Amino acid sequence: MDSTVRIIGVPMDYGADRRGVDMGPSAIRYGGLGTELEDAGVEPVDGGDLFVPRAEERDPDAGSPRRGNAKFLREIEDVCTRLSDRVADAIGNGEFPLVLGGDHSVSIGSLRGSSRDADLGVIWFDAHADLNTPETSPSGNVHGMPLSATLGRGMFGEMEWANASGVREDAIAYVGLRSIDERERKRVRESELTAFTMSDIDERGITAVVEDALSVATDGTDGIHVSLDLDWLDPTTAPGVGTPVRGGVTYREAHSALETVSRRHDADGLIRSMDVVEVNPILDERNETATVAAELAASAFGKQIL
Ligand SMILES: NC(=[NH2+])NCCC[C@H](N)C(=O)O
Ligand SMILES: [Mn+2]
Ligand SMILES: [Mn+2]
Repeated sequence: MDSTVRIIGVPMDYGADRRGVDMGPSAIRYGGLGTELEDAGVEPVDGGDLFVPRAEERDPDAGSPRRGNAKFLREIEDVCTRLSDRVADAIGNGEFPLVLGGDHSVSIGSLRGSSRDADLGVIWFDAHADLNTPETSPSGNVHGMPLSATLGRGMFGEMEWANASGVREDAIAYVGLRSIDERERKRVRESELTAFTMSDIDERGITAVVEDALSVATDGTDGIHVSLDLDWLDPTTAPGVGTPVRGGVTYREAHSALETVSRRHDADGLIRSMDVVEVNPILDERNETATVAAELAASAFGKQIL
């Protein structure tokens, strides 16, 4: 793949309960992202990190009045609005934005930016559905809500900054779900989202599942966004995440999945943007999770064994 990948770090932890995920971008870079991407044959350009005020530096009176059960929405709005501009600019310059989280609420900005001038399909590699709203969330953590924000569900219907009109519900495919809240389950079932759970992967194998997910996300769209939440992997392989759930994909399945995406990209040029989120180096063991994150990004952009 002959192209420029623009790295955009977003050291944000407002959407998660666990401090430390704001150090994800540094940990992933330290885990070898630049050389991994060079090995994949792409040219990485590191645009540095977006400015994210530290939680301690915030003016406690400056935050929005709490909307439903959603914490730090004003702060997340500020960061995601700037992120969506950066993502749209990179695409406008013919680059592939690779967003390093940060917690999964950064995807609100990635998706809005990437779909600004395009119909966008989405592949969501995650243990979680991330389809809560401020009304349904059991935790109040916005990292459990990015897809509802994108689709303008519930209270997000009045928050234009969060919505991405170029993302249709039926162009989103989950891969690897295994932890869904009660009210989310109903929403997933009633929606037009396609959900491949871990059971589907057990039964059919990772390659067949990812191929089906790609068909969903490419049908009638101009390209896809790949969102990789590191808790998608089994915690034995990726322990450095805030919301680990056992029974996730193995190291090999994960690579195989992203290699499958990359093969389709080589054939049809389908990837527009990607984010790699939820790496928390405080909870990690010897930076393993960040290293896997860097390797998987390289697989998505074409790194092969031979
Ligand atoms: N991106 C994530 N790690 N999301 C975890 C969400 C956990 C739970 N469903 C919640 O809404 O609080
Ligand atoms: Mn998750
Ligand atoms: Mn997630």
